[in-house]
Amino acid sequence: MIEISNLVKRHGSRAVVDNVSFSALPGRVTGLLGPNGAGKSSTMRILLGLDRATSGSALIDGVPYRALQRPLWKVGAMLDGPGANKGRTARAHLRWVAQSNAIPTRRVDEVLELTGLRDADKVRIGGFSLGMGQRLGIAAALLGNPRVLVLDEPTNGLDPDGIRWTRQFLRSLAEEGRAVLVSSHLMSEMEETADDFVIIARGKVLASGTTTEVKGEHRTLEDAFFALTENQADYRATGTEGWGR
Ligand SMILES: Nc1ncnc2c1ncn2[C@@H]1O[C@H](COP(=O)(O)OP(=O)(O)OP(=O)(O)O)[C@@H](O)[C@H]1O
Repeated sequence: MIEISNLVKRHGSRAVVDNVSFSALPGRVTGLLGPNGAGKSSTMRILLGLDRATSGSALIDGVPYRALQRPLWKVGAMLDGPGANKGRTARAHLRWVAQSNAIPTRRVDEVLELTGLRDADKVRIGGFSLGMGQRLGIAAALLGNPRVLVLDEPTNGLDPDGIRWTRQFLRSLAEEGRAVLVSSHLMSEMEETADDFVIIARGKVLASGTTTEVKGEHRTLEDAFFALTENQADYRATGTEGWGR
C-alpha cells in the first residue's frame, strides 16, 4: 500500500505540495485528480524517490522508495510516458529493463502479452502510436510483477479505445490485489476507473474518499471538483487559510 503523510514540497517559499495525506490501498484504483500544476507529479516523484520532500513522508509498504531492496519488484511506475529509446523494439527495451533489474527475461513475453503488444514486439518504438507507447510504459512497470503501481496521466492524449483499454486494464490489475495509484486531470474519465479519489489543487487535498463521499450532493465528480475549487478561489480572495481539509 501507499501512505502519504503530511507531505510538503517547497520550491523557494512556494509550497507545491502542501501537507498532503492519503493512502492507496491494495485491490483498489486510487485516482489522484487535479488540474495542471496541482502537485500530482510532484507527489509521485517524491513517492518514487526522484525528488526529496521538504517534510512529511511517502511510503510504499511501510518504507520509503530509496530503502526498497529491489524497487521494481515492489513498485512499477510510469511517469512521462514509456521513457524508451525510439530506435529499440519493445522487446529489446523490456529485455534491457528486465536485465538491469535482475528480472527473468521470460517475464518480457508475459508483459507483452498482458498489454497486447505481442504483435508489435519487433516494431521500433519510434513507430509506435501514443497508445502503444503508453502500453509499453505499463508493460515495463509490470515487469517485476509489483503489488504497487504508480502511473502519471496514463491516458493523456489517448483516443477513446486507448482510454477504454487503460481503464479496463487498471481495473483488472486492482482486482488482482494490487494498489494502483493513477493521476489525471480528467475527472469524468477517472470516475469510471477509480474506486477512491484524492482531489488536489494548488498543492492541497480538497477532498478524498470513495466516489459517493467525494461527490457529496453533486451529480458528477467534475461538478464536485468545480464546487470545491470555487471555494478555493473564494478563500484566496479573502486570504483565509485552512480550508477544505
Ligand atoms: N523544480 C521545480 N521548481 C519550481 N517549481 C516547480 C518545480 N517542479 C514543479 N514545480 C511547480 O510545482 C507545481 C506543481 O507541479 P506538478 O508537475 O506537480 O503538477 P501536476 O499536478 O502534476 O500538473 P501537470 O499535470 O501539469 O504536470 C507547478 O506549479 C510547477 O510549476
